[in-house]
Amino acid sequence: MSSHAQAIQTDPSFSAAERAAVYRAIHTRRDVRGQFLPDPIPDEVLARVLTAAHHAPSVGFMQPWDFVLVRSRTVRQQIHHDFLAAHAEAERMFDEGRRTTYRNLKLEGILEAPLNLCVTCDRGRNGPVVLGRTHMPEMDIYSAVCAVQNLWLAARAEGLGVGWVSILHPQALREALGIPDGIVPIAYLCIGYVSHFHDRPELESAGWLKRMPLAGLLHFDRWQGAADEADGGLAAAVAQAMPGAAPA
Ligand SMILES: Cc1cc2c(cc1C)N(C[C@H](O)[C@H](O)[C@H](O)COP(=O)(O)O)c1[nH]c(=O)[nH]c(=O)c1N2
Repeated sequence: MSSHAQAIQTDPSFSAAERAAVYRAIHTRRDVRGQFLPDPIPDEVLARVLTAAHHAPSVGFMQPWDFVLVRSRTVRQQIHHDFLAAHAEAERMFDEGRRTTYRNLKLEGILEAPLNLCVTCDRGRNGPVVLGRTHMPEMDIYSAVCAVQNLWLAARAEGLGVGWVSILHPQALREALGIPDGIVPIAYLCIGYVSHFHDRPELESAGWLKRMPLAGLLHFDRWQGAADEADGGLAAAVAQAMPGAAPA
């Protein structure tokens, strides 16, 4: 056996229950802002969720992320203060019709959640030339976002809510958390156990936007490409697919 021999997964399939669990995590994950409980997150649970994040795909296996765990109330108060400033600025960017709706949306749980977490991206990690990033330099950022998504789904499976707060000046975040140059804040997350998860995105319930029909977002071969008969079958299947329904 060469030193590069690959171990293999001998059973590539998931059982129906395993598939159902994966789809359930995906379809019941929510952005949580207002239902946090103060209960602390046990270290072993947090360790599992962070490990899930760390096992995300990354360009060239670059693993550009770091995780800043923010437990200090003083630091969270600073971030909350920064949020309020950005929130007030944001409000003025919407037209008058939406401004009141925007103002009344709950868009963060910085002080209520027992833990805040900043996922960052080290743009220089593993040297200046990274496999797969040679022509699309932003791929390191996208990799860090994959870590966020893994974390979000694992958290849901653990019964933990996660809320992403992006109404923040990156520089304010950088200063509040002492993030060095060359490291980019990607996601500021509020994490904790919750009283409940909403069924639907809160922005949908609030009438802000609706989930778009997936069938209308499919393109065949080219952007303007027309569906042929085989594609029509997929479009029909997609239109009928129920979120959360696991294949038998
Ligand atoms: C990159 C990014 C950034 C943000 C978000 C998400 C993502 C992906 N979302 C959450 C967003 O509103 C939410 O995901 C959608 O409304 C869909 O709802 P569910 O996540 O399915 O509950 C979000 N929510 C919020 O209340 N304040 C925020 O600042 C942000 N920022």
